[in-house]
Amino acid sequence: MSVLDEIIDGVRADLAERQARVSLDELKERAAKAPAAKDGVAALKGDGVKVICEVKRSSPSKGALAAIADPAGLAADYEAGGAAVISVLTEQRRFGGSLADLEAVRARVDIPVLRKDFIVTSYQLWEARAYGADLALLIVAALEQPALESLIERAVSIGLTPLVEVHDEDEVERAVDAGAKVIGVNARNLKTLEVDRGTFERVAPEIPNHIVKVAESGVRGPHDLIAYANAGADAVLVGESLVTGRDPKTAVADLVAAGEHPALRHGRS
Ligand SMILES: O=P(O)(O)OC[C@@H](O)[C@@H](O)c1c[nH]c2ccccc12
Repeated sequence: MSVLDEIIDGVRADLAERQARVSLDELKERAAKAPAAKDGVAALKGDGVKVICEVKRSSPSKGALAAIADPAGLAADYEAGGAAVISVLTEQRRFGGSLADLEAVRARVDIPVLRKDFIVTSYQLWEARAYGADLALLIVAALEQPALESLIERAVSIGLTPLVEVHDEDEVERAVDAGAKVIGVNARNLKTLEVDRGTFERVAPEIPNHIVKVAESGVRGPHDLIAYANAGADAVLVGESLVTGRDPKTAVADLVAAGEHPALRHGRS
């Protein structure tokens, strides 16, 4: 069994518990009261490379990264540093996240918020909206094609922007066929947990121009952002280096400044 399969087994077990406690109707009522969803596509377009900053306590590959007693405070620092979107991991067992983190972050920042989890049912999309998310991650490798298609459709119908994650050319094709408007190329293979920073450069040319391209994982600092930008990234998603560094606000500001450098614009679509 791959790491991804193991994670999803745990996610399904936790999901069954929540579904037994909170009905879909209750979630929908809560979603109806949530602040209107912000436009996730607009937030990731425009001049400069956008920076998506992640609230991440631990990971399957590294274990504990940072305690993050105040996820909303961290998100506020990210926003002050110039983040375009905040990513909040809500998976509990391996990443130490929760819906409470999502809710707390949503209440504090004005920029769009991404629910980062292993979404396998529309119930989780309703949860995302109910707790204030504007975007939701959908991982191609975790979903059969019909499920991917229907989750993208459902996400859009409830106001969420799907960030559709791929690892190779075949998955790009599946994402595009399923109607993705924002595609994230994850340099970390979720089946082996290895990071290959060349993944984006290899896979991005397969992504049609009108689709927003996000480079995910492995950004240690401005030099990695610049490499991704030169390979065509519209945005980068950064977790570990921000939560383990000393000063998240300055670290984000340094990334944003690198991504706004005029020399980068030529190489980008
Ligand atoms: O911590 P990093 O290497 O900066 O990576 C962040 C983000 O890309 C990573 O957390 C991630 C990308 N896709 C995921 C899917 C599920 C969980 C986590 C992820």
